[in-house]
Amino acid sequence: MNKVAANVLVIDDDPDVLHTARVVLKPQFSSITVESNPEQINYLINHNQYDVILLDMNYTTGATSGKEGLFWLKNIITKNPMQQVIMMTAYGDIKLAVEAMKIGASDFVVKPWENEKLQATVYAAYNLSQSKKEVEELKNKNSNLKKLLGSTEETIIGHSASMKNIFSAVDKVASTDANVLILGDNGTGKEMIARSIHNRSNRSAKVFIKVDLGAISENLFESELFGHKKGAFTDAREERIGRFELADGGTLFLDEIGNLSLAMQAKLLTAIQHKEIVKVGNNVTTPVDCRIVAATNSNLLQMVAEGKFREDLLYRINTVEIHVPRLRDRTEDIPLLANHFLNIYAQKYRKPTLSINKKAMEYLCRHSWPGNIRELQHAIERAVIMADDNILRQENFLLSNKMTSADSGDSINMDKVEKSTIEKAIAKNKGNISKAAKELGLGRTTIYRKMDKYGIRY
Ligand SMILES: Nc1ncnc2c1ncn2[C@@H]1O[C@H](COP(=O)(O)OP(=O)(O)OP(=O)(O)O)[C@@H](O)[C@H]1O
Repeated sequence: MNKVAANVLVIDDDPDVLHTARVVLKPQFSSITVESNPEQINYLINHNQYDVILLDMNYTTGATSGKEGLFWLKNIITKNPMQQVIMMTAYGDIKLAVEAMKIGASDFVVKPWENEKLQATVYAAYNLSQSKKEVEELKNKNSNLKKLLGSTEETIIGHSASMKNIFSAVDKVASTDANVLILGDNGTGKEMIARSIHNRSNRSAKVFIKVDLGAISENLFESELFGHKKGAFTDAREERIGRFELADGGTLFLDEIGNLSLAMQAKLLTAIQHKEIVKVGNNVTTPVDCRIVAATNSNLLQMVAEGKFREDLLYRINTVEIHVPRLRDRTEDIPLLANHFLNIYAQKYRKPTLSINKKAMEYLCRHSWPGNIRELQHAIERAVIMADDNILRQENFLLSNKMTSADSGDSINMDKVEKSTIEKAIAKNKGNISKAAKELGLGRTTIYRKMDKYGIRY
């Protein structure tokens, strides 16, 4: 293994231990400092930065309680909570080691150690310190970017009564730490509302982390959400920090929560309930402080009745519920949204004088918008790109579903229309599902779920 540029500090009152540690670690790590007097710890950590500290448990002759080690550990962790400290314990002192891990030690080695084990433990702690540093840097970058971009936060457009209710709910709930469940069809703006709650909350300087639960496979779920230790399973070559830990201090947005299997729901519930996670391959719990905002297009109450969704999880996540209506149920917002997207894309594609004529606007208001606002956004973008002159007319909008809002009451009919719209889009795009999804304003997961629902095979 190549030598890594790491600063390691070893503290032990036994000169033999210090000598051996130096000899064992020197080939692998660029700088090894040894110290026999723990009273020097404060001076050393105030004047140097160590990637890993190896700390003995007892210093006074004859002492075996480990109290001194725990005292110095607390002292180090209080000054720098990110510091990686490995405790050196005598054989049989597992209880003490556990206590040390609770205080914040990253690992422990039993004395007398096996050389390879010592090298591997220091190396793992070094890797962890690097990834924690990266996460901190990313969080700082994110928060700086947010400050820079704060003024350009996407505006939620809408003046319908239902949107006004949503704005008022967002205002009331944002500053609390209550968990929020956002319900609505695909493309109605659930993620936008989740971001708005975060941006208006006391957590706004911290991160907003999104997890698309519909896209996570059963076997990667735990590692994705809670992280894993190096070597926890075959592909776990490095330690990984999960989304819960990444969102610490901020907001965790759990999208498509209705798509979780019962087994995954149980694991998620434990983490939300106890506000702590256990990494895969580890038995130590890590506290996490993140506000949960979840979203789904599924009817969770019905899923509870059918035994497909845990009732206790539903009550954990739905302290406050926000229902986002379909676009066809708030047609008065369509002209506002259409002009909003027209402004954005007219600027982007340098066609500033474009406008939508009256007939075309009426046509847009009659369309059933199965892909909701995302579909409208894409329809406007496409029309702007294809426009030949300054006016967007009805024929500029290639809407594959010609149903008017007057027909939209019948959900069986709606299903038929949706099925045929998806089939047509797939056929038009010669079986390319991604392109069909894009055209309809749907995500890939969503189109596959709908294909499954309507038995569309390609
Ligand atoms: N009220 C709104 N005003 C302006 N833009 C909106 C509004 N609602 C949604 N959008 C835009 O529509 C697109 C889809 O919104 P979003 O991703 O928030 O929907 P969603 O309900 O989370 O979708 P999905 O269920 O497919 O994940 C985004 O580009 C978003 O910016």
